Amino acid sequence: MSMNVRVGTRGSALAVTQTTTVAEALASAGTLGYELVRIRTEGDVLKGSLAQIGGTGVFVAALREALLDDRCDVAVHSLKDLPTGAAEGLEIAAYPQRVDVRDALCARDGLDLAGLPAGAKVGTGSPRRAAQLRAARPDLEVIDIRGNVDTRLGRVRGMHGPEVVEGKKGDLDAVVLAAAGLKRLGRTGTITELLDPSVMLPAPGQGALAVECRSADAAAETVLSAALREYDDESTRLAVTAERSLLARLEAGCSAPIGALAARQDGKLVLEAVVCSPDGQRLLRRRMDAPAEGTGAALDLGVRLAEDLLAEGAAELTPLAGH
Ligand SMILES: NCc1[nH]cc(CCC(=O)O)c1CC(=O)O
Repeated sequence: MSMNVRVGTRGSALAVTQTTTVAEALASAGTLGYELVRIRTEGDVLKGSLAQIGGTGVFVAALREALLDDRCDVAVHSLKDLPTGAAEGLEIAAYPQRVDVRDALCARDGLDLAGLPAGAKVGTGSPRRAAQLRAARPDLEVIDIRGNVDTRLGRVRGMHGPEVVEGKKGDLDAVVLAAAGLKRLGRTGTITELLDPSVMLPAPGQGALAVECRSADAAAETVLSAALREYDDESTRLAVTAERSLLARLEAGCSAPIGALAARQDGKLVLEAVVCSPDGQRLLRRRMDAPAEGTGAALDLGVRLAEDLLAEGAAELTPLAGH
C-alpha cells in the first residue's frame, strides 16, 4: 500500500534543496509518495534576522512543533544546527550519508589561504572558524559577517551573489563557508581551497543531515519506518554520535569555538577535537579512538575525549556552561 509522506521544510534555498534530496531518497527507498510542507517560522517572517542574532533555535523549534502537531511526518535539519538535547516524543530516525565535512575558502582571484596577503579581510560569523583562521594566519583580519550563503559570497571582491548587501559589495578578500552548503546550492565554483581538517576542524555534525520523526512512527512497522531505517547510514551515525556526544559533555552550543570530526579508520572510530580561545592564540587539540561498532561506544568516545579536554583546561580557553 502506498502512502504520501509529508516532509517539513524551512523556506530557505538551502533548506528546500536538502529537504527535496531527502524526500526523493526516502520515496525511492520505500514505495512512498511525498509532498513538501513549507513551515513558516518567526525567523522567516523577520527575514532571517533572528537566525542572525540568536542562532537557529527558532527554526528547529518550528519544525519540531509541526511534527508534534501532525502537520508533517518527517523534518530535515542540518545536523550542526541541531541542539544536542533530545526532543520529547521525537527522534532522529535517519542520518543520510554525510557529504564533504570540510570548510571552504572562497577568495578573490583564486587565492588559497597561504596566498592571501597580510592584512587580507576574511569574513566569517563563526567563532570556531575565526579562531582557527587566526591560529593559521595571525596576520589576516577576521571580519564578523552574517546572512545567507549568497549574501556572504557577495561580500567577496569579484564574486556576486544575487543578494549583495547594499553598500558592502566586494569589501572582503574571502569568506569561509561549509563546503556541504555550497555543494547543495550548486556554488562549488566559488571555492578556491577546501581547508584540510588539520588546519580547520569542522563543526560537530557539519555536512550531515538529520531526519527527525515522531518516536511512535519510528517504532511502528510501516513503509515509512522501513524507508527511514534503509536510508540511515551507519558510518555517518557513528561519527556524528561521537562528535555530538563530545559537544554535549562540554556543555557547549553550536556557536562555541569547538571543532570535532570523527571517522572510521582501520577498523576503529577516530575522533579528533579542538577547543580554541576565541582570539585563536591557544588551541587545545586532541584525538582518541574506540572500537568502530555500536552507538554506545561512539557516545562513550565523545565523553572520554571531552573529559580529556576539560582536564587539560578547555574551560579556561572559552566559556562553557557549567564549568
Ligand atoms: N550555520 C549555517 C549552516 N548550517 C548548515 C550549513 C550548511 C553545511 C552543513 O550542512 O553542514 C550552513 C552554512 C555554513 O555553515 O556555511
